[in-house]
Amino acid sequence: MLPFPATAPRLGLYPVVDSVEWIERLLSAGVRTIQLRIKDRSSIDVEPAIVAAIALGKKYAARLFINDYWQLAIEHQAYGVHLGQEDLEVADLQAIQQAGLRLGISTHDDAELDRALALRPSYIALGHIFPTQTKAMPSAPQGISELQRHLARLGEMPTVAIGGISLARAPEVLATGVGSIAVVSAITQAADWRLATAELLALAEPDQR
Ligand SMILES: Cc1ncc(COP(=O)(O)OP(=O)(O)O)c(N)n1
Ligand SMILES: Cc1nc(C(=O)O)sc1CCOP(=O)(O)O
Ligand SMILES: [Mg+2]
Repeated sequence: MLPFPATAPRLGLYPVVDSVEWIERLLSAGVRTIQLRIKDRSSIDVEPAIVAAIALGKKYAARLFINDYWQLAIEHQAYGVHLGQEDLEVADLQAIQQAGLRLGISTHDDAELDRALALRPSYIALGHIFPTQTKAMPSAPQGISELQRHLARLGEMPTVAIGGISLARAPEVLATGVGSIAVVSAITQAADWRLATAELLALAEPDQR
């Protein structure tokens, strides 16, 4: 399989959010890697949000990944798509690649990592690092040492850590050398989302500030 198009070697802070309102807020706050993750809605329902999010991504020259809805991402020329292991069973990977979209893939153990690497994606996500309230997970948290072990075999592949990453835990995750931290609740449930975003950006993208 040919490789998917490259993304940035280090994706930095990567908020994962469920609305166009959050996309706009965070892009205007300086975020440059972001995901629209709307779950369990029909394609017809979700299409306007996907179109608006992609337009905002282009306006801010951001790396906007669409979770799950890969056909709409192709149709509206998103920067990229994020797929999990179950999504890989049904997605047309060749169509995503031929349309020039970047591909990120979730992994949770060695077997999933083997499968993801064989597909030569644009980045690989490693989760969940810590317990999370945001999504019911069938496996146990991997923790920092498993994250380190996985990173050791990933070489130049861009990497993303996800799951339970709070502002307090971000430094130990970033100390592993992972290229990006993906967060939901650390921003969307923060008492002050602007402050949380600014602090996470400063930790994850110190050279940009
Ligand atoms: C950056 C990032 N990593 C992992 C996921 C999880 O994707 P998936 O396993 O497909 O689960 P859903 O998000 O679709 O519930 C992600 N979305 N983003
Ligand atoms: C959507 C998602 N995927 C995960 C994975 O491990 O694949 S963990 C997760 C939720 C992350 O939310 P929070 O930052 O609030 O813990
Ligand atoms: Mg998915």
